[in-house]
Amino acid sequence: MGKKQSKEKRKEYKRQTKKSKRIQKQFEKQKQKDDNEVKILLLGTGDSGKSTIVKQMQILYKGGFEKDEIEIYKNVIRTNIKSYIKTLIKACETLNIQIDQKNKVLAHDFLETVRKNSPEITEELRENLKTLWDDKALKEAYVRRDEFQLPDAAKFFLDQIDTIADKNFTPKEKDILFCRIPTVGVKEIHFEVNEHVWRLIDVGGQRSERRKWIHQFENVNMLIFIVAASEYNQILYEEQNTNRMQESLQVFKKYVNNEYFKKKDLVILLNKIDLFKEKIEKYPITKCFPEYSGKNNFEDTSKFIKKQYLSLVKRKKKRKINSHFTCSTNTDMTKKVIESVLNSVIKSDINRYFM
Ligand SMILES: Nc1nc2c(ncn2[C@@H]2O[C@H](COP(=O)(O)OP(=O)(O)OP(=O)(O)O)[C@@H](O)[C@H]2O)c(=O)[nH]1
Ligand SMILES: [Mg+2]
Repeated sequence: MGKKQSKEKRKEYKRQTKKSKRIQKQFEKQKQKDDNEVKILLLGTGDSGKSTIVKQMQILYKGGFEKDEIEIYKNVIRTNIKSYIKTLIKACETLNIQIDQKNKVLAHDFLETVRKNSPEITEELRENLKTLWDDKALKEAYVRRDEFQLPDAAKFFLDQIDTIADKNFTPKEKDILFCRIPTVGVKEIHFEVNEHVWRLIDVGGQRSERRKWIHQFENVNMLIFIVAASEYNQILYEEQNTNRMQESLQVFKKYVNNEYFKKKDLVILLNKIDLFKEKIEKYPITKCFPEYSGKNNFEDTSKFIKKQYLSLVKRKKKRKINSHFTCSTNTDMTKKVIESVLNSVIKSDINRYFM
């Protein structure tokens, strides 16, 4: 009886030892995984390009987009081109730009009858979209788009109405990069580069979304703040009296100096540099910075804008700050910038990030 009991005990002991070894192994595995994981938080006001960076990561490190995602983008693109034309017709009315006499009834009917949220494009609708986009008045309104709200990508899509209306239309990567779906809540992407798992957290940048940001502040290893450099002469979508870049500067000041990030490395991405270059010679930055007295060229204005952001960072000497000019719809350029950002994390003694 005694022998039997001690045999049972030994068996039980072995079982327990095996179990605890297994748990220990699992724990070590998890710890190793956590130690190799770097959390990067993307912040910036709405429309600055945060989700476009995440899409680029999906293209570069995750093999692109799934079928069902592509289907969603297809429907959004088809719905959007109709809303762009509606916005342009309404802008012609408010800016007092005369639509060609022969297209007036068509424009009026378009506003009245075309359904807002449907991706369907019939033959007739396709012809009407093309006729209206060809109208000089809508083109003139497009040139004056900084006076109302029209997404940056409108022309990119309106210039390919035939392709988009085709029943076999499948968006290409470039179409998906240009397709805007404002982020609601939080999106996260994990990818592996240089033996580390990177967790990139994307949040919604519009005012109503910003109160959700705080839930993402724990254990952030690096903060990337994105600015749409081209928005210096645009008004805020959420409030018609506020300049977009002034809003971005305020948000930047508030968050980069927040308790959670005050010692963290910071990367500033001055994005939409393609659009910035296009408009800088035509529209002075004094609209946003009345005190600016320098030349109206890319070199001087981009330097000035960068300085405005940097001047708002407190305890500059205690943290590493990098900035880059980017065009996040350009895959090659984004790859270079992101890899340089990731390398800088690794080089600057990875252990520091887990203290
Ligand atoms: N031309 C150009 N367009 C860009 C660039 N970066 C982003 N865009 C476009 O700008 C629009 C907004 O980009 P998003 O990435 O959705 O912006 P976001 O910061 O995620 O916006 P929220 O989710 O509202 O906070 C999309 O249509 C993009 O294609 C750029 O560098 N150049
Ligand atoms: Mg987004």
